[in-house]
Amino acid sequence: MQWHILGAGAIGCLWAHCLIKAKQDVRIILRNEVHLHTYKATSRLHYTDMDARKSHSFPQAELPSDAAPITRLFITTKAFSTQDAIDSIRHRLVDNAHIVLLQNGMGQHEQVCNQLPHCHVWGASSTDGAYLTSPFHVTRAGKGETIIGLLSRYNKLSDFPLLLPEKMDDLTVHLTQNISLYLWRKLAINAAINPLTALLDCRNGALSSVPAYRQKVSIICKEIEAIAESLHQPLFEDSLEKHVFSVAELTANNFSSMHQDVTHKRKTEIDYINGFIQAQSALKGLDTPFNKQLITSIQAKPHS
Ligand SMILES: NC(=O)C1=CN([C@@H]2O[C@H](COP(=O)(O)OP(=O)(O)OC[C@H]3O[C@@H](n4cnc5c(N)ncnc54)[C@H](OP(=O)(O)O)[C@@H]3O)[C@@H](O)[C@H]2O)C=CC1
Ligand SMILES: CC(C)(CO)C(=O)C(=O)O
Repeated sequence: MQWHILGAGAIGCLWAHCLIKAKQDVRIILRNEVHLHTYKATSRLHYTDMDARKSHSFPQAELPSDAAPITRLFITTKAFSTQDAIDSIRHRLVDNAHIVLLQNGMGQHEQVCNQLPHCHVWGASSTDGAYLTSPFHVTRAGKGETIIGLLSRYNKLSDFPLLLPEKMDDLTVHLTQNISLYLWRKLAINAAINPLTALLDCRNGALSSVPAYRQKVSIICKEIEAIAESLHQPLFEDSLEKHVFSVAELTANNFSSMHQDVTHKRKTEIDYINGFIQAQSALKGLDTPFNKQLITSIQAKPHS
């Protein structure tokens, strides 16, 4: 089976490597000639697993402007790059192409479904952890799972199988009929942990261990729960706050992705995390002042 991967960062390289190890034909689509030239110096991905074992794989690399058709595509850019990424390869998508959005945040999914009604658009939510040490050198930081489900409104999961390999070393993947639930759960947890850790300049664990930070978690969780309820969107059977504290404790030593983005003066995914929640609350006429304050404070951070 042939797979294209657009967004050769940490998650894109992780998936490219694991798909190749599962004997799939993988092509990474690189932004421009400069990136292609860098890749072609060795034409290999370097992977370091959780036990510091190193291995390589050799996906082919392409430019967005190439002509070869795309039938199965993973988008692994940050959420805010989705539109540009799709625009760059739109001409190559065949009818009934499968597109998997493997990203945090929400808002981009609906955009892509609306723009590409002739494709099957899938959402994916992952608790894996990976980072790049340099271009095309990916290190595994945490082993979680990835849940994938069809988003395109008019199709049924069974009618259009994605045909992922049954077994992929190092990746745990499940299909679901209700991907919205998992996307919302991840969104809600990220909306609490990410901006708070970035603004308080702390590791995830401090949100649970410092009483003053716990209070802030409670406030944002209550706002998110109110919005989810107004949308009839289930979250967890028990409170969101309990799950946020649990993730904060399980990842206590991590700096969240937004903390890292702010520290390195990179653009954050705030518009697709808390920004998505704010847009939903505006639609429902709800007031979410703390969420708004978090957005404004993160947006005020300098970035390139
Ligand atoms: N890393 C992790 O552990 C996890 C990440 N996620 C989510 O997965 C998504 C990807 O994250 P991550 O891999 O860390 O992000 P990265 O920033 O490492 O990777 C994104 C990649 O996409 C590339 N890119 C962006 N726009 C284009 C374009 N138009 N054409 C070609 N390439 C493009 C970027 O290139 P360039 O550098 O040139 O901009 C970069 O290499 C995010 O939504 C993140 O929140 C979810 C769970 C865990
Ligand atoms: C779950 C959490 C908060 C782990 O750090 C994360 O997904 C992130 O940092 O983006």
